[in-house]
Amino acid sequence: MLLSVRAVEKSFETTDGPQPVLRGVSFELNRGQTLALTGESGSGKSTLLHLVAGLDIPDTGAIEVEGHDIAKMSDGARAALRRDAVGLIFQQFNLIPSLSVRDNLTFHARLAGREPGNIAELAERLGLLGHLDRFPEQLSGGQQQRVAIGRTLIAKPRLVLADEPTGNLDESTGDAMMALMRDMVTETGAGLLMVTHSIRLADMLDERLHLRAGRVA
Ligand SMILES: Nc1ncnc2c1ncn2[C@@H]1O[C@H](COP(=O)(O)OP(=O)(O)OP(=O)(O)O)[C@@H](O)[C@H]1O
Repeated sequence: MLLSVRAVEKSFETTDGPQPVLRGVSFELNRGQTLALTGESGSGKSTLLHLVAGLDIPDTGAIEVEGHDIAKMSDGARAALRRDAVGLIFQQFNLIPSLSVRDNLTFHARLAGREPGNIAELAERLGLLGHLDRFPEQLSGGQQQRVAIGRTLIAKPRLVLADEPTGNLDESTGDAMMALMRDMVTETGAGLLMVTHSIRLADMLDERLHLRAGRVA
């Protein structure tokens, strides 16, 4: 089992007291499987993704990545797992401004201990072949998003966590990036958990998990 989420609950403190955001969420994700996380705004999708990424811990319940309960790991071990096994594509692209597109890609591969491989081929699939020597600030939002996707895929993570990864792209470019992510998952046997508001994109993935007010609907 790649990812196991069991009976996860999470509340946030507010001025009106604790506000429950996740109220007992359970699901599993296998290698090579793609899962769309859907639900209306505020239903807890990003919160759940952050917990799975180990950026925060649940109040109760357990999240296991490759059999490791991430709440029970030391900070160092959790960071190592994130670096080696997990790829994040979040809405803030977090590209390194002082590095070119090429160097952003290769840096991320090396950070995960992987060889970058054929950068030109990846850039072509990302539609960024002519942009490898540019810096992030010289790219459009959609181009930066594609670098962020490429940077994650080049590190060959075993679990890809993506929050609206095609939100800044037009429909056809978004579909091409979805196909790229799905191919990569198929080729490497990784798993993909992707938050999306788009039913059309959700339908491109194997399974769907719909959240309603913090519960699986
Ligand atoms: N750090 C926090 N402190 C307090 N409340 C929070 C925090 N993070 C999220 N929330 C609240 O938790 C609820 C769920 O937020 P979350 O971002 O998980 O929803 P979402 O389903 O991803 O929404 P969207 O589709 O709009 O991105 C919201 O009511 C939000 O205000």
